Amino acid sequence: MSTDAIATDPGLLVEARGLVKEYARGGDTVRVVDDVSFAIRRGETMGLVGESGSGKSTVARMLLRLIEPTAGVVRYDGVELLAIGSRDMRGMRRRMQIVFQDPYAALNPRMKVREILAEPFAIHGEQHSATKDHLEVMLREVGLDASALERYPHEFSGGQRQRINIARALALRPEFLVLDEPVSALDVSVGAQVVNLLRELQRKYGLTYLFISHSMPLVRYLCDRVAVMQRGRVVEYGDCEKVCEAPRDEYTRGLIAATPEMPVFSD
Ligand SMILES: Nc1ncnc2c1ncn2[C@@H]1O[C@H](COP(=O)(O)OP(=O)(O)OP(=O)(O)O)[C@@H](O)[C@H]1O
Repeated sequence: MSTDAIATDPGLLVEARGLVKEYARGGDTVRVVDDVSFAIRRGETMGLVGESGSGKSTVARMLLRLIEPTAGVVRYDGVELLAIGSRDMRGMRRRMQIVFQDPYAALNPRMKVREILAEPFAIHGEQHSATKDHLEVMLREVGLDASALERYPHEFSGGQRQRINIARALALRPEFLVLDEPVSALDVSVGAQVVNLLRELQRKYGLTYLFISHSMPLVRYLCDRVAVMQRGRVVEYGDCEKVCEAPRDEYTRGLIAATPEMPVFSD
């Protein structure tokens, strides 16, 4: 697909072109992301898979402009994110959110759930929207009841905390969610419930996901397409089912072989 075709395709929400990230390390420059390109269509789930340190989180943070790329282009809904000013970026930011791996670290332990869920509204000057009724609806959407509002994060299990994180991420009704290993820290059965919640929310709101994972079975279950990363580069990219059935790359074959068991999910 040519760059021009990508630029005019309204079905695309996120595009990464030639992303590079370098860090200075001990007098040298280390390239941790090297010429990464892919595109994510509206409403789909793209998997980003690879071993620890392959650059997945760095790519995700560049997409959201939480860190600046050394080189490359990110387009979001046709807009070149790296070219816009902080005011426009603020508007873009509410359309994209991230859910992190560690559901406890991501929640301020001194805030009640009510305050945690109200925070995104306050940041965007929309405190008036954070009514008790609305916060209760947000909680119900992730399978928690209203009594959670007056409690603190430590009073919840890992799975419940991740549900609170998801509720907060959805507060401003974003269209794109980066899910950075959202169930890796959870037991398999609890993780499966959170995965199914994410699928339900995606269907309900037409969300677009970038799902970062080490687990090929999970990626296969959830994703339409997948990019496989090794040492900062994308070594395989394409339709998830095809990549999992007939991986072209030796590294991808290794990842699939390393996680042969399919966890049990129910829809
Ligand atoms: N701020 C930084 N300064 C220097 N090196 C960094 C920085 N952030 C990340 N790195 C390095 O970049 C490489 C890629 O890290 P990254 O977190 O993106 O990998 P990952 O694939 O997400 O790993 P994991 O699965 O363990 O989360 C690693 O070698 C990491 O040490």
